[in-house]
Amino acid sequence: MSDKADDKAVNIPAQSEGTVITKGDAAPGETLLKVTGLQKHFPIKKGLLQRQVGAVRAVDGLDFEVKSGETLGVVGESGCGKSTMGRLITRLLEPTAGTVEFEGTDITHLGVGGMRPLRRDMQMIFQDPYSSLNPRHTIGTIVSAPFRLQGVEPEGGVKKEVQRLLSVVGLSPEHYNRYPHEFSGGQRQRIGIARALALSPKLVVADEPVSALDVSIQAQVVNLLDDLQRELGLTYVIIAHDLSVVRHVSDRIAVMYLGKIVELADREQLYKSPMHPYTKALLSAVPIPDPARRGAKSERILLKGDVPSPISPPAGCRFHTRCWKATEICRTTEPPLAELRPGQQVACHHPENFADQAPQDVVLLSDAKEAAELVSEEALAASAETSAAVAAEVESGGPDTEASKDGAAKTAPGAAEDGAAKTAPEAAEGTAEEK
Ligand SMILES: Nc1ncnc2c1ncn2[C@@H]1O[C@H](COP(=O)(O)OP(=O)(O)OP(=O)(O)O)[C@@H](O)[C@H]1O
Repeated sequence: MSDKADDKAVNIPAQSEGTVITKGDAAPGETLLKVTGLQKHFPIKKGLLQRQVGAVRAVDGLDFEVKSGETLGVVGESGCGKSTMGRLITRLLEPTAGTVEFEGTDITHLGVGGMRPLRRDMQMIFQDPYSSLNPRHTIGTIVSAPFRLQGVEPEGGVKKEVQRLLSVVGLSPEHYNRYPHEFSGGQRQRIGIARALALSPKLVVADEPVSALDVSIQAQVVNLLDDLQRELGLTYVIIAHDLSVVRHVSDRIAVMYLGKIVELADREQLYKSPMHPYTKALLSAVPIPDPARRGAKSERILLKGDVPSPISPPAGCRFHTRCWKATEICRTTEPPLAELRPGQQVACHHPENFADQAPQDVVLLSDAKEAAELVSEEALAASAETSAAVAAEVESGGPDTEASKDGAAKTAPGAAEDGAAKTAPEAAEGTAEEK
């Protein structure tokens, strides 16, 4: 890896009126981001008068902190609100309720002008490297966009800095004048990462950064993120539905279900001793990367039924309709997210690997008996193979990434036609959708 971010001097123009100065840099281990009671309800409107008839409760009361220098992994099934959470904390969306504090400053309701200086400090990497890069712009234009938008003139000039960033992410500086369609998915994601790093952000929110990539490339990109964090002292929130990827890069993991965090724990504790039945079910589907242990008997839990609609989530514990441990109290009373063990918060009346929080309530709901089934190793073996390959590569530091540096770009037919693609900085500069 080449130069470190600290090595570069960036001339930042004087702050304009109306900008917000944060209270200061968070030292490693100090709270960088604090989220309290965060909600996002998307209104559902109907009729000529567009009257609101309901709401999609995409994010429904989140409380968590991200410490400087750590990686928080956020996992959960599709539709549980992970992306919405990512967009709320980077203020691409306006929250319905709750607060977001960045370095001790309340940024919950800052407008575009107020957020502009903070855009340097928080960046997003998007899931789909095919649609998040404008096909009509050269790589140089794409990666230099943050400098233009922020009016920042790096020492030595923009072009030199962009070329440096390209080499930091394992691409050739000669790629400067090429177009996105000349690159493979993994290389495009590297371009997206270079753009996100341009202004030396403190917080990077990566929304499923590898799920659109070929399995063989996923480990390279995950390892790149990991290396960059160590070299540049970045703080990450990494969103994924695949626990096998998050496992290797996260310090702590938040498990989301239907707009809420059901468990938030240090990585080791979560994997060794999950407390929420939903976490246990998610983990049971994660393949074991070590071939020697792959044959070992383990409990595989297959959840039945779909995730309920976030328009009318179940009362009580939201997971009770799919939980094999659900009793009456789960149907009626929402369990609070409580720190039952140091470093492990869980919202459950009947946690796994811990004392029952409602021992008087022993009668299972009738649906609970049908909620999940144990499945054989063989049944999951096929899907396990692919994820295991990624996990193993991530664990071992990944294959030689030089191949991706040689500029032997694959073409992705059709990508160039995607004229509607919006670049991330453009998106980041856009107004929150309700403002
Ligand atoms: N702009 C919007 N308007 C209305 N509903 C929305 C909007 N954006 C997201 N939703 C809904 O909010 C819920 C959460 O969506 P979100 O994309 O945050 O989930 P997710 O966990 O990231 O899922 P995925 O992994 O599929 O992206 C979903 O039911 C989704 O349909």
